Amino acid sequence: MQKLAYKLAEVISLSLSLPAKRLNEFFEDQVAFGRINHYPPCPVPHLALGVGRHKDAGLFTILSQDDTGGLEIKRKTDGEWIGVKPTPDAYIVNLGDATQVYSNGEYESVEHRVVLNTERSRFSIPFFVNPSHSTWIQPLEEKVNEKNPAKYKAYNWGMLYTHRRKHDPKTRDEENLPVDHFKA
Ligand SMILES: O=C(O)CCC(=O)C(=O)O
Ligand SMILES: [Fe+2]
Repeated sequence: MQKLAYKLAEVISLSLSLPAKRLNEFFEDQVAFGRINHYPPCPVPHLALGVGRHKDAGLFTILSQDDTGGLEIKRKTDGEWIGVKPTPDAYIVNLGDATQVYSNGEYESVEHRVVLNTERSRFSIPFFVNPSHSTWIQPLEEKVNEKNPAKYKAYNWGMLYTHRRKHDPKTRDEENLPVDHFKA
């Protein structure tokens, strides 16, 4: 998983016209971690969400899900929630806020949520690729110039992370979309 994370970071860097290893320095001593989510069936799925709408805060998340389905992403053009169809033997990669900030808004983190199923339970395993705790996250100098000034102020990952850990992910809502708090 670690190897895949470094590979993906390289691909993201290259796609931003940056040197392949440009993003690696930010998560060299990172505390990437995996989690196993279990969503039991719910008789009234329109009254509850498995995970409320949120964006992942780190660089990106490599997500494995079973064939139940339920993950939805918000389409930017019209604000519609779109189901992500489970594809066997494939990972989903969600970009997080840190990549949005490093790229100075060239990439945007994806807003997502999980809806529940009436009959089937669901398992998912996200692997969060997060920056090192001491890292300050700010637009990369290559992405900032006179015409395109920094869109975000620098913030410390460790401080943000500790703050976010105090919030129950199930209650994440608009106030908890952290990158908006750091707009320049
Ligand atoms: O279960 C999923 O598909 C997504 C879970 C998620 O968004 C998260 O844990 O941050
Ligand atoms: Fe998430």
